[in-house]
Amino acid sequence: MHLSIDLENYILEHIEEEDPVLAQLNRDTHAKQLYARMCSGHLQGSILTLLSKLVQPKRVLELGTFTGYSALCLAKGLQPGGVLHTIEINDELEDFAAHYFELAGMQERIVQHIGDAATILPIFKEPFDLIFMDADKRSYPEHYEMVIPLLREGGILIADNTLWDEKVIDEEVTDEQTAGILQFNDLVKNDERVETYLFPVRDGLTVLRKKGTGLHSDAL
Ligand SMILES: C[S@@+](CC[C@H](N)C(=O)[O-])C[C@H]1O[C@@H](n2cnc3c(N)ncnc32)[C@H](O)[C@@H]1O
Repeated sequence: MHLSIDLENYILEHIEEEDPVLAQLNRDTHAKQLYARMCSGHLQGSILTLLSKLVQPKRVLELGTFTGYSALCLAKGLQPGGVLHTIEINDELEDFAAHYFELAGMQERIVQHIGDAATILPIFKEPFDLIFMDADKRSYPEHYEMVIPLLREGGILIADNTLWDEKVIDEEVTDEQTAGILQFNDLVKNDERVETYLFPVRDGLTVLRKKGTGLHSDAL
C-alpha cells in the first residue's frame, strides 16, 4: 500500500534498526540488480523477522530467494540447529545471495536450491513450521497447493504481494500474474484447512495459519 515518505520515515524511526549486513545487502541489490524493488527491504523485512521470532521455527521454506534479504530476515527467528531452505529459479543470483549468507554467518543454516520451485518442492518430505511464498505470481495457486501439505499443523504461511499494486480491485486488469494473485486470494479464503488475514503492508502480505494443532482451539 502506498505510504507517504514522511509516514514511512516515521515508521522506520520507531522500529528496530536495520542490521548492518541487511543494509549493505539492500544497497548492493539496488546498485547491481535489475528489479531491485523486489527486495523486501527494512519495513517488510522487520515484520518477517518478528513473525519468525514469534513462530520460533526449526524449519523454514522460502520460494523466491532473489538476493537473500527475506531469507536472512526469516532466519533470525530460527531455533538453534534450525534450517531455512530457499528456492530460486535464476542461477545468476546464487553467488550474490550466498555471499551475504556468509557475511551474516548464516551459511550453515540457509540451504540454497536453484531451479523451478514446482520441480524442487517434491524433494521435501519433512514438515515446515514457517513458509514464505514470494516466487512468480502466476504460480501462487500451484505453489500453494504444493506447500500446504508441507506446512505442519499450527504452522504459518506468509505470501507476499497479495494486493499486487492494487490490481486486485481493478476489473480492467487481466494479466496472468494478477489472475494468479486473485485465484490465490480466493483459494485461501475458501480453504477450510487454514485461517487467513491479508495485511495492507507494502504490496499486501497474507499471513495464514494451518488449523489442527492441539495447542489452540479452532472451534468456539
Ligand atoms: C519478489 S522476488 C523475491 C524477493 C525476496 N524474497 C525478498 O523478499 O528479498 C521473486 C524471486 O522469485 C524467483 N522466481 C520466480 N519464479 C520462480 C519459480 N518458479 N521458482 C523459483 N523461483 C522463482 C525470481 O527469479 C525472483 O528472484
